[in-house]
Amino acid sequence: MTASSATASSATASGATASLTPGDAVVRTRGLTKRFRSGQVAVDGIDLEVPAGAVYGFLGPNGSGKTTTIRMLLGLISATAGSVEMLGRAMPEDAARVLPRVGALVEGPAFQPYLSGLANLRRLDAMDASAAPATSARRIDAALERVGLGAAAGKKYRQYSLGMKQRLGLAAALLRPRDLLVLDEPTNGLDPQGTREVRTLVRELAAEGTTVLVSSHLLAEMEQVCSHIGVMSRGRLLAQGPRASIAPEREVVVVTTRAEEADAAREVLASLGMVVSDGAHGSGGGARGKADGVADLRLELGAQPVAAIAPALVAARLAVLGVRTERPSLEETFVELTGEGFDVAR
Ligand SMILES: Nc1ncnc2c1ncn2[C@@H]1O[C@H](COP(=O)(O)OP(=O)(O)OP(=O)(O)O)[C@@H](O)[C@H]1O
Repeated sequence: MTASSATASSATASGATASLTPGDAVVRTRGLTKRFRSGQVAVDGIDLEVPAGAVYGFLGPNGSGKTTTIRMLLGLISATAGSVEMLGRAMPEDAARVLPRVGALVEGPAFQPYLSGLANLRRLDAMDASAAPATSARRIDAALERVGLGAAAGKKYRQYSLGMKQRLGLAAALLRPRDLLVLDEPTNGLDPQGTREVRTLVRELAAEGTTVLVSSHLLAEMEQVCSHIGVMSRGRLLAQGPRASIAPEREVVVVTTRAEEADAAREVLASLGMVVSDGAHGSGGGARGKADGVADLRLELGAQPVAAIAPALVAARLAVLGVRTERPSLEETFVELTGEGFDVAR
């Protein structure tokens, strides 16, 4: 994947601002649809809402339609149906006013292989009529430093590793202050350290007031930084909203008993009003490892505290081998939402 900085050649950022306050949608689509010539509906009538100030994790497996959506948002491909509004303006009609305020990391040929990273950024910045030439060198240096490419700035693009290319794409998106950053799989090709750096960068940018729309097929990677989440599957937006509403931080209690006492323990716990859950996560409500002679009972507590569990079981002369709490991961929540794993759909 290479990257392009979505900038428009005309219009200045100043005077283009349709004023947005926190809570307003920075990106809003209605019925956004893409049907490719092959007949495949890659994006199927989605209503995306990215509130101002959010870090919006646009999550879904490979092939679920994230990149196609992002390309439509930025006007890189046309929509088959539906509408797009960015920064309060219609896209692609108002692209010349909107895109200078949007930094983007998306697939597309933007970099010259025989130029260095530094020279590529100089070229991109010079092509951007809304960027001030007087501050170019300073802005380019700052962007390169920010993505950790300072030392490799002089190396030719074709000699960059995939991770370095990703970093250069990020630097291109950061050449100027932006109101919105759209990052398509920014951690592709990055090692764990690079991935952590991208997360930190996203956090910093959000703290500075930039709204970030970031796509990823790796749930665990991005869930930590997202304030909002949209879950894509097979071209549809299955759920979106504040992270806590999509993946509530509910806890499940796992009680380990002797396998032969599991049924009796379940009855005791049920009599306290607790619900033994049935298979949404991990080993479900059943017994784990009968071979080990132990069973895991997964509970939703109801009105009772965790502390009520052990005394009740002990009073019934049942052994308590362990009590622990677990929080379902976003991946488990996704499986619940879709009824399927987080694999390539088609
Ligand atoms: N130009 C195209 N012509 C036909 N089909 C396409 C085209 N581009 C994408 N598709 C198909 O549309 C579907 C969605 O692809 P898209 O790239 O949007 O998914 P994605 O969620 O971004 O996946 P990834 O995480 O791999 O980037 C896929 O089935 C893909 O094969």
